[in-house]
Amino acid sequence: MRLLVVGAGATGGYFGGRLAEAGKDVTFLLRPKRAAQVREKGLTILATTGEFTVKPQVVTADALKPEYDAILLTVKAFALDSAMDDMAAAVGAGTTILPVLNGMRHFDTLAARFGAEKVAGSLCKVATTLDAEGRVKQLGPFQQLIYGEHDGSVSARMQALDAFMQGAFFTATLSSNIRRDLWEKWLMLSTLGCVTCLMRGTIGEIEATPGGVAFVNAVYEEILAIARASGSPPGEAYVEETRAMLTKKGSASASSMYRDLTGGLPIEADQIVGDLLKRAGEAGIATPMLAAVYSHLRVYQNRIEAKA
Ligand SMILES: NC(=O)C1=CN([C@@H]2O[C@H](COP(=O)(O)OP(=O)(O)OC[C@H]3O[C@@H](n4cnc5c(N)ncnc54)[C@H](OP(=O)(O)O)[C@@H]3O)[C@@H](O)[C@H]2O)C=CC1
Ligand SMILES: CC(C)(CO)C(=O)C(=O)O
Repeated sequence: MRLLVVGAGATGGYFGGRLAEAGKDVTFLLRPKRAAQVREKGLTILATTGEFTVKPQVVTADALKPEYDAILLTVKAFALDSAMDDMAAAVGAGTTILPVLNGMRHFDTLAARFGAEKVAGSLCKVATTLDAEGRVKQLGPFQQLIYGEHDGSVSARMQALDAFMQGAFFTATLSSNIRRDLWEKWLMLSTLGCVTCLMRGTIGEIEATPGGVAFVNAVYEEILAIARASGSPPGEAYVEETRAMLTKKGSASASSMYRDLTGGLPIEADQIVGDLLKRAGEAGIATPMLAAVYSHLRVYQNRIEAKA
């Protein structure tokens, strides 16, 4: 199996780097500046378990051929359109696309461009960021890639992919209910992103304020209602574990959107929060807290876009 990883940022660099470390046939599709950096210095991962550098295969869009069985797509939502253009030449008749973007809107965008049968369900759980030298810094020990067919079947291509993913230094999970997994992750991630971005603090800092727990719960209940109306509702045990995680005393948890926002970078406000509001509107679910958070995030994002 040959895997193309699109992007060597926080997520692509981490999972692609771990696969390269394990000796898998991985190639990174990179834009020219990042390609030159990785070709010259390699890709360094500052993992919680220690530092390592790999010298992976790198390709740029102009040299791309349809010779990959799978594509791990790891760009931000606002780079999706240009990434689809750049990776199009790599998509052959038997290629499976696995996007790890947060939210779920990208599945429709990818299916419209490449065909629904090419796009599998997938998500990642990791806390990583890029430092000023282009190294991938891991901020917490969890590291998981989950993938599966949208209809829940365990297909031959998913079994082959699963065999390829095993043996690298992260948990690789073939799911027979990826739609539920995606909604569970979106529920957790969006609540985490909403509350930490609005309050400019970690879960522990919010919990320590008067009304902090009630605020988190109010946001969580709105998003939970949307997830429950999705047709792939989150499991009840997951719902309660996540509620406890989101209100845990002293917790340093925050989301990648919070790190981007506090770092002055663009955020995926539309993909992570705006799309939830759209779905709430279609399902007739009232979401006043979520609407306030979205407005707040858009003010920030509009300023970033005006400067660009
Ligand atoms: N970071 C995290 O902890 C987590 C992030 N996520 C989600 O994963 C997704 C990716 O996030 P993350 O990895 O953090 O983002 P990053 O910004 O760190 O990485 C994205 C990378 O994509 C590259 N890129 C953009 N367009 C192209 C292109 N056309 N061809 C090749 N490379 C391209 C950029 O490279 P360059 O600009 O240098 O060319 C950039 O390094 C997001 O949806 C995020 O919400 C999910 C779980 C955890
Ligand atoms: C769920 C979480 C918090 C870690 O994977 C995440 O997806 C993010 O920070 O973007």
